[in-house]
Amino acid sequence: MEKREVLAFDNITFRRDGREILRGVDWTINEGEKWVLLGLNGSGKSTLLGMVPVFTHPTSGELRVFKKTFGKYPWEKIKSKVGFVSSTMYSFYNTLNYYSLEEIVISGKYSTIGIYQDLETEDYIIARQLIKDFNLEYLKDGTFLNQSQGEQRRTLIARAFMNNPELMILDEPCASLDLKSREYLLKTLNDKYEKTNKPLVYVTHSIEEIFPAISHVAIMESGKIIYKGRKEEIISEDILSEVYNCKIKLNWENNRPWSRIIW
Ligand SMILES: Nc1ncnc2c1ncn2[C@@H]1O[C@H](COP(=O)(O)OP(=O)(O)OP(=O)(O)O)[C@@H](O)[C@H]1O
Repeated sequence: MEKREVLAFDNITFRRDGREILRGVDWTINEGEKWVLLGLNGSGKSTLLGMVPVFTHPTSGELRVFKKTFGKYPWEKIKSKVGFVSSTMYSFYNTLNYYSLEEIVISGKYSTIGIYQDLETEDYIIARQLIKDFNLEYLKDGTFLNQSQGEQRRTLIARAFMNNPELMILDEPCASLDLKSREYLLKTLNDKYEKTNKPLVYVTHSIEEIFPAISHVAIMESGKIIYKGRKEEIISEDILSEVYNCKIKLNWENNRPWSRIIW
């Protein structure tokens, strides 16, 4: 049976100030696939994924989401079906400062902030469940401004799930999370993605964040995807040692890889 395409980058390039930041990216994500995107600092991961919510436009190539081509379809309709959390959204996050946890999570229903018409009892039930799922209940009386960076990150991820998006993109969700919060978030995401056919794109620098429900891995280097495929094929000592240009040892435990550098 042919898989349904959800997100496709076809020969995408991005040039800025005379520099080629993306150099012909080809990558397709199908229904049911949960991808991790790895890559060195500055390889172009955030630039590439930021094209989905239109933080940047491709210089050339074709971007398709739900089989609709960017530039040939009203993109607001697409954006409302995509959950996106990235630290590149600082200016938006500042607008949340004086809202409560529940207000922020529930605002994810319309991907807006400060609009609360058309909310139903069911919405509050969903928001409260997400607050529970992401272990945020202890923050219910405070505002976003008073949350730590890691707590803000988890609040935004809970918000992104509020409208049950068809595609979720999480750009370094575990950045600034302590060890226990990281493991809790990974477990929550694993529980969610083990049970759904909805696709995920998860950007990280840490091999051990490749939780069991992740099915595929792509690796970016200098503006290109240099490896992509099922995680068991891509997460190998040979490939990682080549990409990071050092000797890497891997250990798989309960379908999760752990890595260390051999000096
Ligand atoms: N709008 C822009 N103008 C100029 N340069 C840019 C712009 N956006 C990104 N870059 C440059 O493009 C390159 C890729 O950046 P990007 O943030 O996409 O990398 P990344 O793989 O997400 O990195 P990291 O792992 O550090 O988050 C970097 O060298 C960055 O400085």
